[in-house]
Amino acid sequence: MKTFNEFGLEPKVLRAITEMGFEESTPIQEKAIPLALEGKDLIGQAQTGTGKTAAFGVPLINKIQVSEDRIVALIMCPTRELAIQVAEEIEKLGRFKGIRSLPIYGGQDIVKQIRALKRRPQIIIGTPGRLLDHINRKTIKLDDVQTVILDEADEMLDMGFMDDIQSILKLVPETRHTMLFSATMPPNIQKLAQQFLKNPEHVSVIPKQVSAPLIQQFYIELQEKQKFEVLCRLVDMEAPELAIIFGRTKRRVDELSEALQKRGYSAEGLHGDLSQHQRDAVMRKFRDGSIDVLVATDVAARGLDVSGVTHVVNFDLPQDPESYVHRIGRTGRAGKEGTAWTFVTPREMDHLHFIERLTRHRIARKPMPSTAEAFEGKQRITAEKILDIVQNDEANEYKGLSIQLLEQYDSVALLSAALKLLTRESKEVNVELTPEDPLRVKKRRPDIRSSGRKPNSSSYMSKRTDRFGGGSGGSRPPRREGSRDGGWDNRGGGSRDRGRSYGSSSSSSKRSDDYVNN
Ligand SMILES: Nc1ncnc2c1ncn2[C@@H]1O[C@H](COP(=O)(O)OP(=O)(O)OP(=O)(O)O)[C@@H](O)[C@H]1O
Ligand SMILES: [Mg+2]
Repeated sequence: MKTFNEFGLEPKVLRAITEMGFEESTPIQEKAIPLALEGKDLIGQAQTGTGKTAAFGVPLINKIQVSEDRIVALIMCPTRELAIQVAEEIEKLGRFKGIRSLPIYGGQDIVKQIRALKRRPQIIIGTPGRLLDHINRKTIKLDDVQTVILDEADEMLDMGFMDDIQSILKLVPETRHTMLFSATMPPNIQKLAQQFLKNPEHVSVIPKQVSAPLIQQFYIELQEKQKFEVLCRLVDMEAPELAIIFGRTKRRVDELSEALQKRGYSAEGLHGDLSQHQRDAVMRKFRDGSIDVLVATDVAARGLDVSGVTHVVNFDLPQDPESYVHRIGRTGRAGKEGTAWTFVTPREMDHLHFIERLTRHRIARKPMPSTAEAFEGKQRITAEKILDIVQNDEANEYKGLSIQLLEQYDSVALLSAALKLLTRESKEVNVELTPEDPLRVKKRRPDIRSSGRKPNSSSYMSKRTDRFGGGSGGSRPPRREGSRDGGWDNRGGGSRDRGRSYGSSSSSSKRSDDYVNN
């Protein structure tokens, strides 16, 4: 891998990169940075957690003149949390150069944002809804924008932001430099690319498997009503440093986070119905480790980078393979390992196999953890904590009493009592969650784009004309209109698909759930 010195960057930008602790560039950075520095339009695809933010951030910061007092660059992101995070990384990269950037997203006081805009930021990082709001109020002008970046472009399309993005881009001069980035690139992205990019270069570093390689992937087959108990055992057994648990709906997330709290876990929920203040507070607590478990809807599936996330659990199966790839990609980032567990009810097994085929990765089956394994896991944590104290010699003031006790009692009995006291006892609180309908593959057609595709297209994660839906009734999850066309690839097994069709049709877009007031 190249070091950052080899890109011909300004010293102040290099210094920022060094301060951030980056030594070598990642594969996507190595490919994308030189092209972006030349001003080429790009479609950049690389696995989750491999540094796509800096792949566009570094050339952007390098290019902008500090003397500039207009908005010259615009980065669009699908969620508020991601806009905040990307803004932080851009801020770090531009620190020594003195570049001014500003996140603009829904839920934050608009008057405050208007005040911040008066400080003349050169880069705006925003979610489409709030950006349009500012554009309409004339508090943001895009006439001087030279660079546009769409992070998680495919998700923004999926959420129904196409019109908003179109309206925004119409206001940006045509001579602009445009780049799209995501770990997944379904075929409908091509339409967006054709419309908004000029002879884009496809920069893809996706090897055979789309999901990040450092993530161990498992699934557990269970009944819906067993999920919560199995989750508690799993968390006890695995003892994650930090974990993200994905639920299908907002109600699910609320119930699950409450249930975990009742059982004594330090968990909180994140979804689009919380106030921005609450969302910020939850993310802050998760990032600083004051809670260990974040329970979330897909609002946390894309782009979020929290170091220390060792585990992802799909408490409910995700709607589609892209969502699976992004959810599990919250762990196994920046060269670290991670583990992803997916709960699957028997009726959802087809859906799981579908995800396996499209991500070209076999997810290993695991039995449900036993109570004994859960108990062992909890003891192990206690023992590790004790050994840490021993190794760091941090318990000197307790030694006198220890010696006295050891003269009178058996050492094993004493240590066992100490372990018992320190081990988090499971609170036997009864917990009931509203069951979710199983997720089923609704309709499958043969792979209509399995032939005549460009040779490199196999590296793009894409879908057949599939619709995913749940059963009927109840409060159903938002659904994506499965009107994407195109295929996975010739080897993707499209023709082997069973042509069953299930369920009823529904076409509410994801936006109806988590992304209003974006
Ligand atoms: N060259 C590098 N060396 C070391 N760490 C890096 C490097 N580039 C980026 N990182 C770190 O890797 C982590 C993941 O980066 P980033 O969030 O940009 O990934 P991503 O590819 O955008 O993932 P996702 O698809 O989930 O959005 C971040 O913590 C980032 O600071
Ligand atoms: Mg990213």
